[in-house]
Amino acid sequence: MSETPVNLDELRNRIDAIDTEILRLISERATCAQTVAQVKTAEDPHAVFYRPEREAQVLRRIMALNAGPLDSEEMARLFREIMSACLALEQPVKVAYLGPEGTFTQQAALKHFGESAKSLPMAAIDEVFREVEAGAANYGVVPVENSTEGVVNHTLDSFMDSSMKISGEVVLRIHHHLLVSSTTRQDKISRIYSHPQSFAQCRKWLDAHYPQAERVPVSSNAEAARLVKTEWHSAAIAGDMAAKLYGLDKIAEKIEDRPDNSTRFLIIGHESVPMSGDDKTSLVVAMRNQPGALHDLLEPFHRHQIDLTRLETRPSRTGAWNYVFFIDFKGHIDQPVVVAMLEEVRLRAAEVKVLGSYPQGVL
Ligand SMILES: O=C(O)C(=O)C[C@]1(C(=O)O)C=C[C@@H](O)C=C1
Repeated sequence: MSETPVNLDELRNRIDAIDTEILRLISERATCAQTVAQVKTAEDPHAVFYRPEREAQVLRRIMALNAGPLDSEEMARLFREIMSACLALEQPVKVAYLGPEGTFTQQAALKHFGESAKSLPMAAIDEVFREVEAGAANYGVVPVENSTEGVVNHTLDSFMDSSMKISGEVVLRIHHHLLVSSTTRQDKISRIYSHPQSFAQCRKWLDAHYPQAERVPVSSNAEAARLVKTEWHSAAIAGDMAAKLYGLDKIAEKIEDRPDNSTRFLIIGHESVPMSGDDKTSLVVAMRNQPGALHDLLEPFHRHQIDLTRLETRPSRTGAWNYVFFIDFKGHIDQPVVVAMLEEVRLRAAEVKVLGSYPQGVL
């Protein structure tokens, strides 16, 4: 082993040499990805370049191999960006998300696809679905549930009417901050803007610190941040992306009432995703209104020892059945045990729609 250099010049020379090597290796990797693209195109002229199951495997492997000193999530984030750049060389990916710019959904899109994907803000969840359905974007990102506030009904409803498949999930820790502009009189804050969900997630903190301020609900956190730019007596509750986008200062950080506050987002697209080795499946099941319907539906999951991770009920809008259940479980539809279980569920339900099998969120 070479001796550890001790002076700054020597250390910097060593870093330069390491960077040269990293540069060479990243370029070699990128060239390899270009060849992968040629192989995919030769096999199928309509080849799909983005492969979520492979990306999940690459990131999991890096996390398992990592021995520090950087922590595994940090290391995986670096590889996330390398893969994002490699994929952009194969085919630039367009991702529609629930906007405007600066929302947590944009942050989730970046976390999942990396900085090299082109992200397109949409004004509403059903617009994200439409954009992907029409082919104007390759993939979409929509919020589906928050650990404090529960399910995002618009997203579940959009799935009922859509042929879109779920190709991935991202879980984001949600940190809210109280933001002001450089002209805000901090001792005179009389109005606070935010999205209703964010108000709900910071309720106790607001009651304790700003009981008198008017709480004004707006369509997104980013919109709240935009409004504050021009009002000297107002503040906004929003996240880091919105703060950065509008150049606001954080006067209180991480003001969410629950420290584990997180939101789960789904990635939607046209393709089915092969097994990654650690997958989840989402279903919509319509049941007839009869006693014991829910028990009948869940019994095959229990018998086949399939791990349910979420069960949501939504009122049916067709009138044909009374219950519609959204079910997430661990496993992939290509696994024999899942095939067997689903066959039984189909016999008991009025309708079963598989929304997709996809890798469990890695980062
Ligand atoms: O393995 C592939 O199919 C690739 O295209 C390579 C690669 C990568 O950079 O590792 C790039 C994009 C895909 O989404 C998955 C992986």
